[in-house]
Amino acid sequence: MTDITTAPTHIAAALAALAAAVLLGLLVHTSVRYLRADDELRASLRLEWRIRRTWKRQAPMHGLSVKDHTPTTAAQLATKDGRKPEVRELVPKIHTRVDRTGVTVRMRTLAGIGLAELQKAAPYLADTWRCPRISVLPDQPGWLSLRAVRYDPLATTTAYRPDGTVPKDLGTWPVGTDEFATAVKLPLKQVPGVTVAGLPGYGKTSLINGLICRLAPSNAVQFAVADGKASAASEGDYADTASRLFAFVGDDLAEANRLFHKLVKLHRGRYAHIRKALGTTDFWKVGPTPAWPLVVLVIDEAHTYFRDHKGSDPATKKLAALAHENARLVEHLVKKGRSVGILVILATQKATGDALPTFIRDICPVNLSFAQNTADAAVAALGDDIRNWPDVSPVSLRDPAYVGVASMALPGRVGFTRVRTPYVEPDDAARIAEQSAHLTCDPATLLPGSGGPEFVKAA
Ligand SMILES: Nc1ncnc2c1ncn2[C@@H]1O[C@H](COP(=O)(O)OP(=O)(O)OP(=O)(O)O)[C@@H](O)[C@H]1O
Repeated sequence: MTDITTAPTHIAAALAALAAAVLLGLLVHTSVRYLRADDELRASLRLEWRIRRTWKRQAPMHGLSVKDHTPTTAAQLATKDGRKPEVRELVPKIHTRVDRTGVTVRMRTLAGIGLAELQKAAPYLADTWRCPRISVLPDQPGWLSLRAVRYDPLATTTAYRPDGTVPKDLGTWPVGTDEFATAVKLPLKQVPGVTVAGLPGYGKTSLINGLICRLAPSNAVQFAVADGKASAASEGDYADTASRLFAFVGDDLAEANRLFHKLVKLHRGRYAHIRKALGTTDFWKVGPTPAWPLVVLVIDEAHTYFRDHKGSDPATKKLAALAHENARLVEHLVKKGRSVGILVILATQKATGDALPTFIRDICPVNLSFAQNTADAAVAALGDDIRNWPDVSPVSLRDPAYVGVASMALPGRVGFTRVRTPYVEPDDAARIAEQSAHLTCDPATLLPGSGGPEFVKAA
């Protein structure tokens, strides 16, 4: 029979043994995890411990705590008569997850401690935790996500070596990887226009060449390029892919005008025939086909074609009239081209209204920007909301380490994401263009009644 006077001692001993067993289990689990990890993961695990160990102390120092003046019922009962219950200091709860690059911390929001407060504290937390970078993202309602990296994964160059296979999905663009090393895709399906902005030499053209290389092996895509930096297809950034372009114009405004007119005519022709040819008035319901390909018009150094020319001499007046008309024609293509399978990609250094007319820029739903010099240029490229996300602003990308990194808004994600785009070697671009040159076809020749090229007739 158990002696009831010794029972509490036994229970306490059993509880202590249980607690010791749990602690031992945790210790073994942690040690095994650490020992089995590689060097990178071990370093991240040490960072995770540092964060967890110091959070309660550090959070209030960084303004991430609130004082709760309302005593809990238990505090009221425990407080002796005549004394006031102590004011409680609440620190947000955190959960951590570790990977080889760093630690993701999910933080519970508290009254008065939300996104703005965490964004403000982020650089100081980065110093405390000895991380080169911390970025803050909204998570589920009531939670924020904080990414603390030991080194910035975006500062490492990546490469894309196109293998010439036909992409399975022509409606998305695998544009690169974010700082969680997650693949990022941009939509092309149902998209009328994409803008790519950024300081010279930060990767705009390489990104577009990468897209051409991905799509070129498909005979359901045709490309036209207007490059404001070159005078002929044999020179400039698109010389390597020239054989895969059904049209190319350089910096000549009149030539560009002819190309834009031709494409507006293509839009009208397609519009007149689409229902009969595709059985629908929405190209993307059927998707690109060799007989009705997606037409990608790239306008690089777009400001060349649209900027205002001031002067009263006849030559300047002519240029001004051409630039004005070019803007109207491209507006037509962006406004009306999507449903018949025309996509316009506009690249420019600064997406301000003088370089890219706002009536074109503001109807392009996909916008990305490499480095920018000023907050105003970042706003012109990505919209006003980028002011609320200073840690991912293109202004913070002004560093040679970030050549090839662009900020963009992604469907389904709040705020903006920095994405490392892979570099495409010009030789690889040339190889793909050469292999797929036989697929090049002027889409106007595919319209019903135009005669059509041999390969479509034979198909
Ligand atoms: N994704 C990338 N990763 C690493 N380096 C890159 C990347 N893209 C471009 N670069 C480097 O930057 C150089 C300039 O790239 P690119 O011509 O694409 O820039 P740009 O923004 O189009 O410049 P510009 O406005 O002068 O045409 C390339 O020659 C290459 O060395």
